[in-house]
Amino acid sequence: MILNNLTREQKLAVQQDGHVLLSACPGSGKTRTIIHKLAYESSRLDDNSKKKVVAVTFTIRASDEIFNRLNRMSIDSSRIWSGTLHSFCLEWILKPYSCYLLELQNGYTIADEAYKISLINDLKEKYRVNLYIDNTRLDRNGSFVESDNRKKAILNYYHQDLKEQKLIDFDLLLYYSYQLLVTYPKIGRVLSNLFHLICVDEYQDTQDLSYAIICNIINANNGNTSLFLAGDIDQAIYHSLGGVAKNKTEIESELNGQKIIEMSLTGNFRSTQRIIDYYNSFQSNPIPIIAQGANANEQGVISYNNTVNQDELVNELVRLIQENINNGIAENEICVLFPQWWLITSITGKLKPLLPDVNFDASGLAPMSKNRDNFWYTLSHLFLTESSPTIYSLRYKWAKELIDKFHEHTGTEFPEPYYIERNILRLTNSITSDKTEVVSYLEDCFFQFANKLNLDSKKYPSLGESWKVYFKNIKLRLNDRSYNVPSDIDSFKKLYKERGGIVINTCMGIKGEEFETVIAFGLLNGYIPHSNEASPHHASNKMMYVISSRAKKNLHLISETGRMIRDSNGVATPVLSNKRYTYDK
Ligand SMILES: Nc1ncnc2c1ncn2[C@@H]1O[C@H](COP(=O)(O)OP(=O)(O)OP(=O)(O)O)[C@@H](O)[C@H]1O
Repeated sequence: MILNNLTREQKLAVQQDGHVLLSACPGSGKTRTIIHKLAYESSRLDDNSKKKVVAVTFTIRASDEIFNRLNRMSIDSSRIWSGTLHSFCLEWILKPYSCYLLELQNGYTIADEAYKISLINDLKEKYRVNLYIDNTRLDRNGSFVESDNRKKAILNYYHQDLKEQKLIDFDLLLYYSYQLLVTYPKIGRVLSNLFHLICVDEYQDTQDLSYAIICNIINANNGNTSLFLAGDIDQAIYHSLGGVAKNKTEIESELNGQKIIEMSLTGNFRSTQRIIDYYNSFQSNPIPIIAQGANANEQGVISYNNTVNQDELVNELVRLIQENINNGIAENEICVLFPQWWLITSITGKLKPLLPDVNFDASGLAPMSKNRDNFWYTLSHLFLTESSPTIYSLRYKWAKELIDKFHEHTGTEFPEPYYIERNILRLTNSITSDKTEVVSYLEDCFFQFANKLNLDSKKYPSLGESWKVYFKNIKLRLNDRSYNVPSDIDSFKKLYKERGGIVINTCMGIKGEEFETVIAFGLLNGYIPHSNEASPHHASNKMMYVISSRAKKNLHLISETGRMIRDSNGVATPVLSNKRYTYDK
């Protein structure tokens, strides 16, 4: 039953025992195979064991999507854990074992990306350093990967500041997790006994430390846990941010010589042949890909605009969106992409009044601290989304996370009857507030929730602390002009709405997803490739490959004029301006 609707190759990959390295082109069904593998392996778990299967995804959106798809397949997801590698490390390594590390023994809080950027900017200002610093990654020895000494000096101050405030960023989170695994091999053995299978989607963008962490667990019991890596080397767009697509030999070496079976999938079930032929030339080794989906022979539209001025860009986006909607494309099948995150919220803000009847989904950029560890952050999801059958699994998962977090924070359980997910959902669904601003709305809902459950901050001081951190972060972002987010609750809820509108995101943020229509702007040298890329030509090809291969039918590319990039007038991405293609008008 679970294997119905899979091709022969996909079935073989799902049923293959041992470690598997599944590489295949875009749209060939890698994610679909992973989802079926999770369902298949979890259905084979012994009812009496506590074993789980794990999916490590690149984005939180991708992990949520796995639950949505399992829900649609009516699969019991209670034995499936899915999340990013950072959430994996936090939940399974740091939380249970941080007391073993001197650096974390006195407690720690996670500093998210926004906090990291603001702290580094403050330090740059303080020490009068005008350099672009974003690489805070650490290697397996805990040294900065960054080689520029001037940048390293600022990074040292940055770490000092984090230490004084008992904060750790995402890179330290990975490093400390690895340290714990190496210093206390028992942790790896416990985890390996717990996890029957670890699947990693988009493995080509995994950083070295992540391979080290995952393989340490796999090696702990000599392959008791199976590893399933799925990805596509041509879609490796994280190189400048530390991603490495290791090959079979390198992975086997990480696995202490255990064998990994290479498998592949053929064909593309997503796009028209025309779209595939368009992006084929961006492959490192252009092998033909055959369209096998229902839309294989459709014409669709492939357009390229390199004349629109950035002052007119919003109007051009509105025109394209309207044209697609008029042609019958559903809102949630349209995606607007920009290579960098900073312009997205302001573009969304400008598009909304011009398209008042259209819904937007900018949930990937919601102005909340992406701190999944925070109890109130998880609770806010329940108050910012509406109960509906299509996201029941996801809301159930949040309710479960909430119950677990309460236990971690307080060492006790919620009072009866709220130790059951369903009752938490019933309670949160019944709580309403007439406040119109997001901060007061959430405060009101949280107070009602806390009253109902008798959550007294004197009794549970750590809940009080995380309340303060949560609201401090929201206020920080609401006041930050670069986010440009509305603070009224209706607009805010829209940001969190289940995928019900046009998706506006970055190229990284929608990895692995697909849309009938993709509209990508900002295709300019300096963004694609980014100015710090070591091999700009390859990096641009890969990014264009990823962007174009998200489209099922229509692809609108834009290199707007008049945008200043690092003090000079932006020009179109060379791999695009040099490409010979007869675009539609
Ligand atoms: N056997 C199949 N029958 C019908 N549709 C399929 C089949 N396999 C995959 N698809 C569909 O093709 C589309 C692409 O699949 P999926 O997202 O799993 O590909 P992918 O290889 O992960 O792509 P990417 O590398 O671009 O992320 C999805 O809509 C999926 O449901």
